[in-house]
Amino acid sequence: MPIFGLLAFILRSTDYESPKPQKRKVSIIVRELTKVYGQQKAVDQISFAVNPGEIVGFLGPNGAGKSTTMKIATGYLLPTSGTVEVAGYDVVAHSREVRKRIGYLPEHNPLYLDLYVKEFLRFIGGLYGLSGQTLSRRVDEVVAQVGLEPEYRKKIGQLSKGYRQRVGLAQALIHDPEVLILDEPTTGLDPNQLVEIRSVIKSIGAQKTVLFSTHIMQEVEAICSRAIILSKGTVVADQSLEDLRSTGQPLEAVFRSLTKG
Ligand SMILES: Nc1ncnc2c1ncn2[C@@H]1O[C@H](COP(=O)(O)OP(=O)(O)OP(=O)(O)O)[C@@H](O)[C@H]1O
Repeated sequence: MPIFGLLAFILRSTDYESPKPQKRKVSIIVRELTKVYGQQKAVDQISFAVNPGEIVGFLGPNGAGKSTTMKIATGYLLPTSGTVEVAGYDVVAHSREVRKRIGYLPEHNPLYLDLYVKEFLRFIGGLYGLSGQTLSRRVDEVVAQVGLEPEYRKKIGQLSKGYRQRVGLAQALIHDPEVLILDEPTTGLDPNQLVEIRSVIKSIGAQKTVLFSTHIMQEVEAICSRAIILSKGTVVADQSLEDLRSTGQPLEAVFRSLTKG
């Protein structure tokens, strides 16, 4: 997703009707969601829910429909049919309310490489309506939260991949959303960065609901309470890690048997 896609996600402000006050709610509810691109059905009638405080791993082979689902859940793409609610608000009808409550790290983590880290975070915070001392405080808080202190004086283009991912996480957190959607946040990281980013995600998950996609099974075992596995646009498993482990098979074997063919 290019940077303007991320900016469009933040700026999109269509609310088709006045949102009603919501009761305490499930963080994400996907109901019979379908997305068709031309002739291609990328997501086929999927349903699942994520509860407050869960860290859920979203798994599936390449092309299974993970990114498409995440883009719809963040309001970046429209569904062909079905609905998604985030924090009690429909993502199409009440996108402004959803945008306040959701943080999104897209798959290719679009960033302005010429901006300094804090400059970029101030810019993104400004798009969310933060200003003055609140903005400065939030920038300092997210820089600390994702472990960016050693590198925050650099331009983003000068950062390693792992630190760029931290900037991506920081921009997703800047407005203190209750739900985070992270699309392959650890892809391409070296083993040390990988462990560090995982621990950042785990600590974020202590306060927020997190849905994140990955191809790394150890990652799911290390940080998730539950896994949802997609294959060819459908949900083939939605189980707690405890239940998946109780099969007695390694998670990789379970994944292969559910998604092959
Ligand atoms: N903009 C698009 N136009 C046409 N087809 C698309 C588009 N985006 C995705 N697709 C197709 O939809 C299907 C699901 O893609 P998606 O990116 O959601 O899968 P994914 O599970 O995230 O895959 P990966 O693990 O490789 O990132 C794929 O067959 C893909 O080629």
